Amino acid sequence: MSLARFPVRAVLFDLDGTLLDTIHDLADAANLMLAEMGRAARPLEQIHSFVGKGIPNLVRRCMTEDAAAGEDEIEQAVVVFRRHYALVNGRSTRIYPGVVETLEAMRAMDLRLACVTNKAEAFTLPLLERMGLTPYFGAVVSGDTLPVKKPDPAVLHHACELLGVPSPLALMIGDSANDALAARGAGMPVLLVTYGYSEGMPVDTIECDGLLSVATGALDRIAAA
Ligand SMILES: O=C(O)COP(=O)(O)O
Ligand SMILES: [Mg+2]
Repeated sequence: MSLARFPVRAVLFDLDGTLLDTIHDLADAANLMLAEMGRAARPLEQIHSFVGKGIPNLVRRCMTEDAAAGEDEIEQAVVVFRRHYALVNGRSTRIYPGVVETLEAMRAMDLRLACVTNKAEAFTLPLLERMGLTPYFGAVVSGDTLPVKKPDPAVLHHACELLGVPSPLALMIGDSANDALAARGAGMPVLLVTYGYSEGMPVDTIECDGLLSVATGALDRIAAA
C-alpha cells in the first residue's frame, strides 16, 4: 500500500547529516581544537553524537563531557574551533547518494527549495558553494541567521517567508529531533533520513511522518500543490 502524499510548494532541507556527510571535517576541526586546548582527542562516534545544535554546543560538549572547563575556556575553544573548521570545511565532505537526483527532480516539479541548518552562516554558504548545491536553494537559513535555531520553528517560518510559501505548504526533510520538533512547531510535515546524525538518539524513536533510507524516497511522498 502506498503512503499518502503531502501537497507541497516548498521543501526545506537540513544540511549536516541530510544533504551532506560532514562528520569527518567536523571531527577533524574538533580534534585540532582539543589538541590546541591541551585536551585529549575524542573518537569520531562521540563527536558524531555531539552534532546537531550548532557549533557552540558541539565545542561545549567536546570540552565538558567527562571533563571540566570554565566559560572563558569554552569561549576560547569556540574561536579555535572556528579557525580550524574554516580551513577543513568541505575537505572530506561528501554529498549523500540520491541527494542531487532528489533536488533535480524537485526543481523540475517547480518546488521552491531552502536549506535550514544549525551550522553558522560563515561555514554554510561556502560549503554549499564548494559542493555545488547553492543554485538549488531559493533561501538559506543558518544557525545564526536569527537569534534562535532549530528546534525553534521560527527558522522554518523564516525560510518559508523568504520563499514566499505558506508554512503548511512546506515539507521539512531532516535527520534529528531538532528538525522534527521545529517542523511540528511550524505545522508542517517532516520526513527523517535514517543515515544522518541524530545526537545518539535512534532515529526511529523520533516522532515524524516517515523515514527515508535515501533522499529519493521523498519523491514518493509529495505532490505539487
Ligand atoms: O551544525 C549543527 O550542529 C547541525 O547542523 P544541521 O542543522 O545542518 O544538522
Ligand atoms: Mg542535521
